[in-house]
Amino acid sequence: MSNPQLSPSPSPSPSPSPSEPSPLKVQMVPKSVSERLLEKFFDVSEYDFDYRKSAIWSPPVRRNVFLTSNGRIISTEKEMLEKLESVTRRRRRGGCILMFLKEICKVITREEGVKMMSRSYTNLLDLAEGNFPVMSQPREKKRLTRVMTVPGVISEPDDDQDNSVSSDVPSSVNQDRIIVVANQLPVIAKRRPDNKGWNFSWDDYSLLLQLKDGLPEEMEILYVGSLRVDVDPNEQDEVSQHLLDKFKCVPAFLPPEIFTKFYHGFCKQHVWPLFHYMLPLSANHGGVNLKLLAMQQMLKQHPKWQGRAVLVQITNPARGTGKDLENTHDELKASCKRINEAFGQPGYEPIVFIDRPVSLSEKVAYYTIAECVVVTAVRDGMNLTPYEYVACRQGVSESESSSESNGPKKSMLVVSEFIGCSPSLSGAIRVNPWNIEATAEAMNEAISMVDAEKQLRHEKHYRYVSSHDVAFWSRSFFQDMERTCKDHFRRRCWGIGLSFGFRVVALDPNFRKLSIDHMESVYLRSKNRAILLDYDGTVMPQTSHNKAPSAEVISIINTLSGDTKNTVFVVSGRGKESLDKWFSPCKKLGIAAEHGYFMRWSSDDKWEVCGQSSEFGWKEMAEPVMKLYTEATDGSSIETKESALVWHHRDADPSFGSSQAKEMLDHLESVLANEPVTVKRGQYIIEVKPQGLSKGVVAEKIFTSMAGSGRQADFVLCVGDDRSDEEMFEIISSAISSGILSSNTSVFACTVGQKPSKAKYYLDDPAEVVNMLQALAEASDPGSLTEYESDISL
Ligand SMILES: O=P(O)(O)OC[C@H]1O[C@H](O[C@H]2O[C@H](CO)[C@@H](O)[C@H](O)[C@H]2O)[C@H](O)[C@@H](O)[C@@H]1O
Repeated sequence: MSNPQLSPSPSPSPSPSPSEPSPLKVQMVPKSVSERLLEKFFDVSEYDFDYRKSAIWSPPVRRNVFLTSNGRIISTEKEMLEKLESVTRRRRRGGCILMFLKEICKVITREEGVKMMSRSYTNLLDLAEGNFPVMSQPREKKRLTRVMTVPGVISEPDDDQDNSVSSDVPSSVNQDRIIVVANQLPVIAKRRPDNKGWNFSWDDYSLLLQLKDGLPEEMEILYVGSLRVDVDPNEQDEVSQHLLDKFKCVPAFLPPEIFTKFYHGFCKQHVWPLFHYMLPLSANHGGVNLKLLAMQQMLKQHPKWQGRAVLVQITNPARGTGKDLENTHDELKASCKRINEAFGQPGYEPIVFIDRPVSLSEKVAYYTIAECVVVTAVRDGMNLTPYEYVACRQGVSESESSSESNGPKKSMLVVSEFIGCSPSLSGAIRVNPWNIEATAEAMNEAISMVDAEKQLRHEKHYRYVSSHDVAFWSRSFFQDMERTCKDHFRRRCWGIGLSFGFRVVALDPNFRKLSIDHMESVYLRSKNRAILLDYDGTVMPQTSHNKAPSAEVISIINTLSGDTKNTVFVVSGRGKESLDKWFSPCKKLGIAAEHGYFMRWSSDDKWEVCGQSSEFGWKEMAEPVMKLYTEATDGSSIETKESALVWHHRDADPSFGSSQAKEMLDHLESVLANEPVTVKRGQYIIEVKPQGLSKGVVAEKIFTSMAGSGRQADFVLCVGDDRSDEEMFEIISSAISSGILSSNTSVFACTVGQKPSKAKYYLDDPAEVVNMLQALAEASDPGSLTEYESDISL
């Protein structure tokens, strides 16, 4: 099958033959993305459609177009006409343009891989651009484009109004706007009592509504989402317009069956479990059975609570559906029954199971009297229950705060370590909910705690909850977004990699290839040069099996370091023994090994040990974790360095190794959270090293020492390929502002490979790095080399 081909036509568009219907010129329709595609592929400069009069087509095609449709090639304009007419017959009134464009898009999509834009998507773009009706023009009100109506072909554009924005759009639409797209709009819809139309009001409890408290006052907020009610298609235009005018809301009308598929199907059964690494069943099994079992265990272990402790389990009605959920629900009921039968007494049931919808006020009432809240979810996004509970307990008046005493405000939380809010609640007792005994003990500890302790914990919780509200979240989200987008339009985006490895990277427009000629001329003019070279991936290809430097590299580095104007350092994560052995011929070379844990200024100098870190007890915690992953990941291994532990997965299966590495990084970070170490990713490695060790610190030491001895660097060349090298690049600007480098210093920070980097320059690979160094070596002064050194230099 051939691809669509375009070839210029020698003649202008032909007139219709007498047997063909004569064209009727009608209004221009606004250009949608599909139309722009049409233009692009057909070179159409005007449309001669009459879509109201069953689409008579005057061939606007100025080129011969060859399309493949249903396996057939349409090669002539006549065939095109027939195609259009057949399309039109399938839908006599309206929509023919859309249908036709859809056909074309389908063809283009199949053949060219061009994605067909959905209407919702283009409408969203329109909204972002401000293309929606303006309230201050009531008489010229334009119809709001529907985001979605009924399934099937959308019969637009079928009226006289286009949806384009005219040039006289009032300035109000040029203000900053944020579009909040959510499942449900923050409005409550109620049918009018006379059944004629709808009444709408804000849903004051909706978090979406509260978001605005954190956003700048002048920011316009537009909400896009569905309504909780089914609006008849005949009413949708009016409702859309009303919601936009009065509430700045754009409804997406989802027919119930689509809503069910999207929400209960795609969202709850696929996306949610996928993002939470769970099977749907295990998640629900959300907010419950583990907790009941823990309660049972607590009553058994601590009989003093029998007859006194009550667990009120509010189970929100499941948002999903299906047999699995029904079974889970039955299982929960059975557990409650079993526990109540085992420990219940006349007038006392240890479990109160509430599985009906509970109103907010009822929930608040329960929170207010609860001594403790237990959240044992094994995964969640952001469970707000603990926050709501703390806020309710703060609101309790002193006389209500305890049935036993009129003490101060208190709250106790037992929370799963796996839930999103767990790290933020420092006064909570954290548990692994799968460990039923530990959860039972935590529950006992929580309710047995002395009041003073409960009060202290409550104060901590409340301080956090009251300062980290929805407004705080939206403000920080907005700030992050602004920061991220700041340079967005300046940056160039590139697609790199293939298939699952495909990524889009944004590069600064100033990021460019290092010009060796330019650098060489600056090199020749300078007097005090600092040259900092990473090893692996920079002068040594990552793919090389023999990791020792070649004779060529040794010779170049030897020549560079032999020039008295130069201070040359190899700055590497590698251990000192190998670097010492490999670079033994380079007597004047400085070496920073293990990211600067060891430093030596020349082979005559002693190794200096970085003073900050002499405590390595953490290795005993990190090593077992690494061993666990090594056993589970074929091809991986552990490297023990004097200051660090490294887990290598270069020889493991690439995708498994990389996902294990991510998992291990998280694992190590949590295990070592209180240790003076950092856990970093490198090229196929996860490395744990002491805090304060970095190549950035090494660079700073070198620049400081040079400046201190009256030889402030006027030329800096810093080359590296890895994340650890970014720390060197980063330190350069602060070195200039702190004065250890001068603003006149010529800086050549260069990364290896085109990728986002703090470096301004790149070279493509280690071979180019070596060529560049060779050029500098040739421009160097060999005068100071010893006889032996001169012999081995090129
Ligand atoms: O700072 P560098 O010179 O880039 O060194 C960083 C790490 O180098 C070594 O690991 C690298 O080489 C391994 C092969 O020898 C390779 O398997 C791994 O993927 C590379 O990252 C060294 O073993 C690490 O300790 C260094 O941190």
